[in-house]
Amino acid sequence: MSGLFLSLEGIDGAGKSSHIDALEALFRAHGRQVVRTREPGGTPLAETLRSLVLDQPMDPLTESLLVFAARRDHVVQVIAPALARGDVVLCDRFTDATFAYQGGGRGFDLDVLATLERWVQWGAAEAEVLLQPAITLWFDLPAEVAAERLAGARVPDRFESQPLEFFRRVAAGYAARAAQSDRFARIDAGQSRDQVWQQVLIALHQRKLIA
Ligand SMILES: Nc1ncnc2c1ncn2[C@@H]1O[C@H](COP(=O)(O)OP(=O)(O)O)[C@@H](O)[C@H]1O
Ligand SMILES: Cc1cn([C@H]2C[C@H](O)[C@@H](COP(=O)(O)OP(=O)(O)O)O2)c(=O)[nH]c1=O
Repeated sequence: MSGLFLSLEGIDGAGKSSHIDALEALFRAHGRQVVRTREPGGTPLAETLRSLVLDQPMDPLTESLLVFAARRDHVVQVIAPALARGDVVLCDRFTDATFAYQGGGRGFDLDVLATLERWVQWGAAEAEVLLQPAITLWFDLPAEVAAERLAGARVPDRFESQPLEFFRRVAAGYAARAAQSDRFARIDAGQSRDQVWQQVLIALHQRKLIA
């Protein structure tokens, strides 16, 4: 069986994490091995880089280089081997988050990000192919609603403590990226948890990723 790379994306508080357990259970019920992981992170080195990115002040190029360095280690050590084994990789954020947060949120140069994306992902799992998720579940939610959901829910990190305007730009960054590729399945994350989950199931059925 061939591997399946699935990513979850959306602004902080959109509700991604609330559905990862159920997604893992769903694929396991279909007899698949599942590797559940996240970015930045997923390896010891990448988790160390994650804590720097989430805690230390730095300029947008440094931030972009660190998330792509973490991604390279993650892809080489975890994602590519899992896909080669035929596993399902459930990844909480991938490169679309860099385009949305560093590109949209920070206003960093999208051409530089696209160059780093090629360096890190080109040929990483399959020769002459840019490694990307087969499907990206994009939890789309207005920044105001996400902020209300997050208020008091957890201690904010360097991104979560950004003003609403930052998350409006991140949301616009996701929308722009999604407009460029049909691997995005837009999920209206403003609905109830049950309704959101139903949309996830429909997206997976439509793409024939589950029976
Ligand atoms: N559909 C929903 N309706 C209302 N609240 C939700 C919904 N989905 C998640 N939440 C709540 O919103 C907050 C953020 O959800 P979470 O899954 O942690 O988001 P993310 O992982 O995208 O940052 C949590 O407190 C969660 O319980
Ligand atoms: C993958 C990635 C994440 N981020 C940010 C988005 C999030 O605010 C933060 C961590 O993501 P996340 O794991 O969703 O945070 P949490 O565990 O608090 O739900 O890193 C970037 O800025 N660029 C990236 O490339």
